[in-house]
Amino acid sequence: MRFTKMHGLGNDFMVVDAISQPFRLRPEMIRELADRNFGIGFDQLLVVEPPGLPDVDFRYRIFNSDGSEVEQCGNGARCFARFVRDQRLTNKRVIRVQTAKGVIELRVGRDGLVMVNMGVPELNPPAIPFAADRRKDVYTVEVDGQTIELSAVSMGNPHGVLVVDDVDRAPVASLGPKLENHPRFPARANIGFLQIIDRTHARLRVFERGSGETLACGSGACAAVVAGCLRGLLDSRVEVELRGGKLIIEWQGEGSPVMMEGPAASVFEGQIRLPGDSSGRRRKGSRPAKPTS
Ligand SMILES: N[C@@H](CCC[C@H](N)C(=O)O)C(=O)O
Repeated sequence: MRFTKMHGLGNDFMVVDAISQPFRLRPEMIRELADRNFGIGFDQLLVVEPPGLPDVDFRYRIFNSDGSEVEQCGNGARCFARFVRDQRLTNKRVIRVQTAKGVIELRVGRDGLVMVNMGVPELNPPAIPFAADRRKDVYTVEVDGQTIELSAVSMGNPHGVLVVDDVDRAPVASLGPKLENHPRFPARANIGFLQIIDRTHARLRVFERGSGETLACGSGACAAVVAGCLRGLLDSRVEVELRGGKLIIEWQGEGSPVMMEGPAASVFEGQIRLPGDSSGRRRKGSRPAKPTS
């Protein structure tokens, strides 16, 4: 199986063209491939498929490094756009792609930056999903006897956003997994720690559902700007600084889509032999899915 290793601000991906080659991976295989010591290593696997709807160019599927399939990935969307053009699967600059949550539109600029229309954020608790009796801009959640304030937003995928004084000192590693798996988020959630610098600048770290802390999370940056706007802390256009670099996020308010602009990079191309691959020379019982180039 041929693949491309890509990243969007250090949030890294294995990207597979499943249009010109067969693709079938079980969750345990994805976990092995995602392993940074024994596999290729990535935060998410992106699989490019033919579209299943009219007026759409492609379908793409997203899998976290724990093997779970998810609905949305902002950095992945930008890498997907670059991938389909680099692989000559399309020469369009405006690409419509179907994800597990709906259709999104991407625009590849001449400067190489990709602008993604990430859709209208969902704030209705059951649709996020988040357990609450009514919609609020800030909820309180109990964790180990501590009361945490957070906003809950779906960008197609669920996010909890906490406002902190300093992202460098935020309890991302300790609180992140507890909130990711909190019973109020029945489908788990990505947890963002947002520091407001001023009304147009913010810093963000995200503990991602199914992948742990990543260097950047595009949908997390969108959710954080939505949360910051709803709380009256941010303007409609914000530069969000993540550990891996910066994104520009724009949101004109309720009912409008969130626009995200940022880079996408290819790192290398490779090929792996999978178990059951007839060209494989793997010994029975040896570890599967090793890179061959
Ligand atoms: N890194 C992504 C988000 C990937 C999916 C996420 N971990 C989830 O489970 O929803 C991004 O850039 O948005």
